[in-house]
Amino acid sequence: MTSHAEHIREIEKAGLGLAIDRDSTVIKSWLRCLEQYHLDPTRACEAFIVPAERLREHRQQSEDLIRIARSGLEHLFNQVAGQNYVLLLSDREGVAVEFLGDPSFDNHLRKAGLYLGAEWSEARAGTCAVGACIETGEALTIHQTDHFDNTHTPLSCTAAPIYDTQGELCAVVDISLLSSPILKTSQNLARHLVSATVRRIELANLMAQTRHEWVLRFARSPEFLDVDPEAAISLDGSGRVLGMTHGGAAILARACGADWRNPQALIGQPISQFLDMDVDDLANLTRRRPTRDRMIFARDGNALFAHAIEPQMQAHVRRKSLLISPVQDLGGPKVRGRELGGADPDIAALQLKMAKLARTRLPILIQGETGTGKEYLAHAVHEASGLKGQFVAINCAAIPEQLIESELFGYVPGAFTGAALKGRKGLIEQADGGTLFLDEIGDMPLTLQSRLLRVLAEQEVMPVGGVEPRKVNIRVVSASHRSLPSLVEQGRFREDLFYRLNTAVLRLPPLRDRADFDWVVARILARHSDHAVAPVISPAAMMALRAHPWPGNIRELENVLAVAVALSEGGTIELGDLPDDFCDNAVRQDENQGQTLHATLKACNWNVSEAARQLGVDRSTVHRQIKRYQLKSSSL
Ligand SMILES: Nc1ncnc2c1ncn2[C@@H]1O[C@H](COP(=O)(O)OP(=O)(O)OP(=O)(O)O)[C@@H](O)[C@H]1O
Repeated sequence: MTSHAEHIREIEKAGLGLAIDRDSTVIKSWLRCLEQYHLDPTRACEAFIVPAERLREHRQQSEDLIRIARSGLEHLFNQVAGQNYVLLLSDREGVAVEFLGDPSFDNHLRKAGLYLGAEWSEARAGTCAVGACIETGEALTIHQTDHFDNTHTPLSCTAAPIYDTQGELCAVVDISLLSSPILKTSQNLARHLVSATVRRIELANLMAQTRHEWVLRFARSPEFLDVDPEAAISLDGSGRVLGMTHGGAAILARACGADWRNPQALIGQPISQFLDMDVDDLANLTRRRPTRDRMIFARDGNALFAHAIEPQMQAHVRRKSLLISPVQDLGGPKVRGRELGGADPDIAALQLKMAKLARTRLPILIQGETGTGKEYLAHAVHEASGLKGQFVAINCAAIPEQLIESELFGYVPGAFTGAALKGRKGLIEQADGGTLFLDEIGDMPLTLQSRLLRVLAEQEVMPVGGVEPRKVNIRVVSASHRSLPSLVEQGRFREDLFYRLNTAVLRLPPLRDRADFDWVVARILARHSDHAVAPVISPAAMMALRAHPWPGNIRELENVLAVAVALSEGGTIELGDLPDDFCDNAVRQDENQGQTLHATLKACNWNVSEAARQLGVDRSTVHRQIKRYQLKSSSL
C-alpha cells in the first residue's frame, strides 16, 4: 500500500519529468492537474456534489441521452450485479446525471462522490476516470493510487466516452468500486463491458436520430453483423455522411488516413471517399442478401461486412401485419383527464378513487414500486383538482441533505454564505395555490419531517434564517416506493407525519400484475413515435415483453421500447430489437408452450380436437404447433 506521503512524492517526481512506474495516461493526467489546473497533491478534497438546482439543469440538458442510455446502463448494471459496482452516467462536464448503485451503501457512496450530482472533471477532482476520459476521449481505468487526490485512492473507476452522431464527446459511462482488488488488470473485463455498453448506446442514439436516411452498420465478422454491429454511419440520399457512432468515425478516419478527433473531416463527405462503393450500392447491402455476400472494402484495404437499412418512411406500407396497433382503443375507464390505464378493473377503481380525492384538499400518499407511475399519477391528481397554481415536484432522495431545507423552505437575504442577495422562494412557496409533489418522502431527513408537519398543520412556511412565517395554500401529494409503516417502526419516519400523510392512499400496481399490459405498451409506443404511424411489435417480441418480470416497471418498459424503436427496421419491432435476456425468456416460454402442448396431447391420447378444447385454442392452431415443435405421437 502506498502512503499519502509516498503518493505525493510520486506525483512530484512525475511533475519533474522523472521516470515513474505508471501508465502514460495517468502520468499525462497528473501533469495536467499540476500544470493546467494548478492542483496541489498535498491537499485532499472531498468529492464535490453540485447544488440541486445545477443538477436539475444538467439532467434536463441530458434528458434525451439519459432516456436512450438507461436501458443499456441497466443491462450493464445487471451484468455486474452483486460485485458492488456503482454506475454513473456523466455529462461532458463530468457531472453525474444518472446513477445506479446499491441503495444500502448510499451514505458511503455519496461521501465518496459515487453519486448523482458528483462532479468528476479533472479540474475539480484531479485525475479520475471520468475526467481523464473526457480529456483523452478514450476508455480507461483509473485505479486506486492512479487518482491524483488522496481522498479518491480507495476507488477503482473505469470509464468510456459516449460520442454524439457528429463525433463530439457528449457523456461518459463510469463503473466504480468503493474498494477493489489490488491489481489494476482486475478491471480489464469491466472496461470491456463499459465499452460494449457505450457502443450500443451510441448505436441506439444514431438509430433514434435517423429515420429518414440510410444507415450503414458494420462488423468484422458476418455472424455479428445483424445482432451486434460494431459501428454505424448514417447517409443522406446522395450518399454523404450525416452521422456516425464512434466506431463508425474510427472506420471512416482509418480508411482515408484522417484523425477521428477531427469529425469535420468526415461529416458531409461522400461515402465513396472512405469505402469502395457509392450510394447506388446501398440497396445491395440490405437484409435481402445473405450476410456473407455483403462484404465491402474500405479505401485502406480493410474488409468489412455491411448492413444497409433503408430510410424508415418507405417501410410503413408493411403496417398491415401488425400484432397491435397503438392507436387502437383498448378500452378502459372513461374518466376525463389523464388516463391511467386500459382494461384492468384495479386501475379503473384507482382512476375513480383518484378523481374523487383530487377534488378534496386532503394530502394524498401514492405508494408503488419504482417506475410504476407515481409522479404521473400525482400529475393526474393535480390536473383533476382544478387548482390554478403550479405543480411543483421535488425528489427528496436526489437532493443533498444540506440543500433540502433551503430548496423546500427558501431563505431570507444573508441567511448563509453564498446565499442569493435577495433571498429565494422555496419550492413550497412556488407551489402556493397548486400542488407540491414530494417524491421519495421516505428519504426525507427526520429534522425536515417535523418542519413539513408544521407546514401541513399551519399552512405556513418559515424560510431559512427568517423570523416571520409566510402563509401558503398548498395541496401535498407525496410518494414512496418504500413501506412507510416499516420506516416508522425503524424510527426513520415520524409517526405523526405518517398518520397525516396516510389518510388517502393511492396504490399503483406493479406492471407485471397489470391486466392492461398491452394498453401500456401501445400508449408508450404512440408517445415514442414521431411518425403519423407508430411502430408496431411482432408477435414474438410481444410475447417476450409479456414474459418479462419488469422490476423497473413502466419506466423500464419505456426504456426498452425506446431502444427497440431505435433499433427496429421497417416500423416493426422484432425479438432481436429487445435486450438479450428478453430473447432467452421468449425461448423459455416457447419451450414451455411446446411442453404443455405435448403433455396435453399425451393426456388426450393425441385427440387433436380434445387437446384444442382443453387448451382453449382451435384445431388448426394445435396442428400448426405440432408442426412447429415437431411433436410426434411415436415420441411418447
Ligand atoms: N399510465 C401511464 N401511461 C403512460 N405512461 C405512464 C403511465 N404511468 C407512468 N408512465 C410513464 O412511466 C414513466 C415512469 O413514471 P413515473 O416517473 O411517474 O414513475 P415513479 O413511480 O414516480 O418512478 P420513481 O419511483 O422512480 O420515482 C414516466 O415516463 C411516465 O410518463
